[in-house]
Amino acid sequence: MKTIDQLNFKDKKALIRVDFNVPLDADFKITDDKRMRAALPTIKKILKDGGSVILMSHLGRPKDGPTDKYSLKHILGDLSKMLNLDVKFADDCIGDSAVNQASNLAPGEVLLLENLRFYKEEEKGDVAFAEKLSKLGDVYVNDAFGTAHRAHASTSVIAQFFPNNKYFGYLMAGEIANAEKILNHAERPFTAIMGGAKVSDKILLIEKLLDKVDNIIIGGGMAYTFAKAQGGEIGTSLLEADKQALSLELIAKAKAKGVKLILPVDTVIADKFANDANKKDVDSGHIPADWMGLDIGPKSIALFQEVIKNSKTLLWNGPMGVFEMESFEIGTKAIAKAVVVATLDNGAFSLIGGGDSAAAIAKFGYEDEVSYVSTGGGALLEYMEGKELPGVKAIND
Ligand SMILES: Nc1ncnc2c1ncn2[C@@H]1O[C@H](COP(=O)(O)OP(=O)(O)O)[C@@H](O)[C@H]1O
Ligand SMILES: O=C(OP(=O)(O)O)[C@H](O)COP(=O)(O)O
Repeated sequence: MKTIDQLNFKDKKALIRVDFNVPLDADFKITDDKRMRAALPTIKKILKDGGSVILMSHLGRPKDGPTDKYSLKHILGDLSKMLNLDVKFADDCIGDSAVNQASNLAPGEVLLLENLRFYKEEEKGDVAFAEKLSKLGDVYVNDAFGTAHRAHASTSVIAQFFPNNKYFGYLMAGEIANAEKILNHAERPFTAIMGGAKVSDKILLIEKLLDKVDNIIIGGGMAYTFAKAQGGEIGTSLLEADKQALSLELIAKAKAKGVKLILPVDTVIADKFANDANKKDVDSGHIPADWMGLDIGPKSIALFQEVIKNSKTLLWNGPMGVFEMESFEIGTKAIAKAVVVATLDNGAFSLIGGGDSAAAIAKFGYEDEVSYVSTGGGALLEYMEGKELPGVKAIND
């Protein structure tokens, strides 16, 4: 793998694609800076070598050109603090002023470019736009794992302008190594824990995992489609009616492959979608009309904990319930804790993937007690599904 370790960046200008697509609150304060922190080792190595750094990223999904709300200037202060230096800012990512600022950059200096998606050419993968970006640096580094599943100008098309000068940053290399470890070198028993809102987002991954895992635990909103398909009553819980047949197929496939597919046996129900709802525990498939399942119940927690405790490899993607509400975080928190215990006490390798699962782990303060928390949501899912990510391919080719 071509990583930045293979080059001394002295007097070089490194053009780094990072994923600084971080969540901001109404006052433009960053609510989770994990993706920024994760890119620091790459930036620091290049500066330490005596190089300079030009950072390019997108933020959000702006549709109408430059928009204050989506300006990367909002993260400049935090980035400067993290690097302990004054990061310069270019209010455009191409054009004369960006070119001048980049060419005047001295070794040890960092320049952050304005949001790439202020140009529609970025998402279109426009070659001329990619070429303009490429003029800003001598070496191209891709460290934007969270965006590696996009074939955009800055993530993949640009690489053709650096045929002999393109490298993976440390974050990319680490993400790929951990995903590979799970996919190809998993110690057994290997348990996947799947949750989140929709079956449809995870079908391909579940199918792929059936060839790899010993156990697959299914919780969260997607479990109700399975319960309904098996003839249960699910009230007003999340349902993907058109995925019921597929749920039964997945159950049958798991059985045929000798994989234990474990569904919740009980569920916490609520009379409305709110933290202050009335709630009670019922067995799966016995939800009264007008009630909805918002978390796994205590019997499911115990059942899942037992499987997790005995696992040597754990992949967790998707919360067990609506963990954003305190009343319905108990299942997700208990499963997170079980993953931590397996990691620390049983020496299991645990990888947490997906934006909401990572947010849940951070919310409970367990980030440093699992083996690896991926910065990728969609990118990790696609990697695990076996797809070649455009951002990875562009460097490997
Ligand atoms: N029983 C449920 N009913 C409604 N929403 C749920 C339920 N369980 C989990 N969710 C929601 O699913 C969302 C996360 O799903 P998803 O995006 O698939 O996860 P990830 O980002 O980790 O892949 C969370 O916002 C959570 O509140
Ligand atoms: O946040 C991201 O992906 P994610 O929501 O899958 O974690 C990436 O920055 C990619 O953003 P995009 O989904 O707007 O292309």
